[in-house]
Parts: sequence; structure tokens; C-alpha cells
Amino acid sequence: MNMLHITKSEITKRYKPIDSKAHKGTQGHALIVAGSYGKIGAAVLASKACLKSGSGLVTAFVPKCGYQILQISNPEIMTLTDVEETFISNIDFDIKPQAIAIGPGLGQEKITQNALHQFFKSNTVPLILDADALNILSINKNWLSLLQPKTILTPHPKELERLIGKWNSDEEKLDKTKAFSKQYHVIVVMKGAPTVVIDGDAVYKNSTGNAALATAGSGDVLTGIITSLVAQSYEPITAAILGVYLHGLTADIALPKTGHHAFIASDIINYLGKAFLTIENE
Ligand SMILES: NC(=O)C1=CN([C@@H]2O[C@H](COP(=O)(O)OP(=O)(O)OC[C@H]3O[C@@H](n4cnc5c(N)ncnc54)[C@H](OP(=O)(O)O)[C@@H]3O)[C@@H](O)[C@H]2O)[C@@H](O)CC1
Ligand SMILES: Nc1ncnc2c1ncn2[C@@H]1O[C@H](COP(=O)(O)OP(=O)(O)O)[C@@H](O)[C@H]1O
Ligand SMILES: [Mg+2]
Repeated sequence: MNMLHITKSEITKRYKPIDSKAHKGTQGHALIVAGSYGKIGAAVLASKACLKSGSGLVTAFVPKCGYQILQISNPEIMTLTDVEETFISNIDFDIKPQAIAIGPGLGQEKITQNALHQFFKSNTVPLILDADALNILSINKNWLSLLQPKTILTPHPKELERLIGKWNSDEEKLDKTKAFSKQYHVIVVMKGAPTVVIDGDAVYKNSTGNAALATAGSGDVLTGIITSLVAQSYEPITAAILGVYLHGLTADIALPKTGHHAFIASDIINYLGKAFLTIENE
């Protein structure tokens, strides 16, 4: 099988140090479309992880109820709001991002579903889809053909099942995901222990991470990291591989200090600096 283990040396080959002449305008602008009433935290985590992974500019697009939460929790992040108070109804913005994430904490209101449909019909910006964006696609499978090639999907096992149906073995899961990836020309980050990235017949198995990551918001943070790397002009497959590796590495570095129990999604963000340094020094 065409399976590559994502080890330190594979990451070193792919990692690009930041240019000394870089400025915020060259470091990529990422847009995070996320959150609904009660789940604005998902937008906070994804956008903060995005900023802490090196994007020069990050904008969060949230329902109105998320405005103050975002601005106070993340002063470095710009915030755009939907016209609706508690959920997203129309993905409309006047910025030119290099990568867009949609899904964490979004909810599945019918109006939010329609907003996604309209957006998919016209969008040409590299896209990362997670959580409710995936759930919405699962109940509207004909919209999958609207996605640009190399769109990144980051399902956990339940979200994957909603997209591709049930499987009876790991082998069948892999085969069905490969077929799905080929049919829609998308990259699938099959989250789990370990996480496996699928791009058609190419399979990349991650080597970092531990059970400390089994905590709320952990996937929202991964979405922010991968989106940041795409905005910084990594190829989508490289962003997916590097993002998953860094995400796991934060937990591996933190574990001796925090233990499994007390490690939370914000700690992934806190340890991103150490994870990047580990890669740079390899
Ligand atoms: N602070 C916030 O604002 C947060 C907001 N969040 C947002 O909430 C929304 C709902 O997202 P969600 O993932 O909690 O719900 P859902 O899709 O029904 O999946 C849950 C079911 O999936 C399964 N399952 C999951 N992982 C699995 C695994 N590794 N291995 C096996 N099974 C696994 C498991 O199924 P079970 O085993 O119970 O059958 C579980 O019950 C979404 O928008 C998200 O972004 C969250 O990110 C949290 C922080
Ligand atoms: N036991 C584990 N070992 C390694 N990684 C794990 C483990 N449990 C969870 N993870 C990782 O944590 C993340 C969980 O994502 P997700 O279920 O979407 O969380 P949330 O929706 O709460 O943000 C995934 O990246 C997954 O690979
Ligand atoms: Mg999730």
C-alpha cells in the first residue's frame, strides 16, 4: 500500500522557515467561519490556533452574539459578524483571505445550510471544512461536487461515517475514504489515534499525539492550525500533514508537564510555539 509514515524527517523536508523579510501582509490572511449561540468557543479556539500557527492576519466570521466574545478573548483577531444574532445565515465578507475554514460550532440550521450552499457555488479560495460543515454536506451530498479540488475535510470517526457510511473493518474504512477522496478530489484528514491523511491513493499516517488530545475543542484547534498553514501558502496536502503533526506534537511535549487529565484544547495552542521550535531545531 502507498502509505507514508509522517516522521520528523518527513516534516523537516516540508517545513518552510519564516523569511526574515516577512510582514503580516506576506504571512497570509485566514478567515474562520464558525460558531453559533453556545458554541462561540469553537470559533475562539480555531481562530486563536490559526493566529498562533503563523498567519499574518486572522478574521473570524461569527453570528452577532459572538462579536464581543471574540474581540475580548482575542484582541489580535479581527471579527466580522453575520446579520443574524445566534447562527450564520449568509457568508459574505469584504476581505481577500488566502484560506477559509468553515464549520467548528456552526450548527445545522436550515438557513446556515443554505448559506453554505450559496458559498460553495461561488467560492474559489482554498477551503478547510470541519464539524457542522461536514455534517451539512452529509445531509446534502450533492453539494460535495461543488467543492474545489484539494479542499481539506477533517472528520472525526462519526463525521466520517455520516459522509461515507458505515464500515466493518479498518481496511474497509480506508478503502471507502480513498474512494470518496478520489470521487470528489478532496483531501480527507481521518482524525483518530492515529490520524491518517488521505489524498486519493496516497495515505499518510501521523506519528505524534496521545490521549491528552481527547478533550473538547481539540479538533477545532486542528482546523485553525491547518487553515493557517494553507493561508501561508503551503500546498493543502502539506498543510494537512504538517498541521496534524504539530497538533500531536503539542500534546507529546506537554504530557510530562500537564499529564493527560488537565490538558485542554487551549493547551494545544499554548504549546504551539514549542512544537514549531522542535521542528525548526531538527
Ligand atoms: N467549546 C465549543 O464551542 C465546542 C464546540 N464543539 C462543536 O460542537 C459541535 C458538535 O460536535 P461533536 O463532535 O461534539 O458532535 P458529533 O458530531 O455528534 O460527534 C460526537 C460523537 O462522535 C463520536 N466520536 C467523536 N470522536 C470519536 C472518536 N475519536 N472515535 C469514535 N467516535 C467518536 C462519538 O460517538 P459515540 O461513540 O458516542 O457513538 C460522539 O458521541 C461541532 O460543531 C463542534 O465543532 C466541539 O468541538 C466541542 C467544543
Ligand atoms: N486518544 C487520542 N490519541 C491521539 N489523538 C486523539 C485522541 N483522541 C482525540 N484525538 C485527536 O483530537 C482531535 C479531536 O477532534 P474532534 O473530535 O473534532 O474534537 P472537537 O470537535 O471537540 O474539537 C482529533 O485531532 C483527534 O485525532
Ligand atoms: Mg470536531
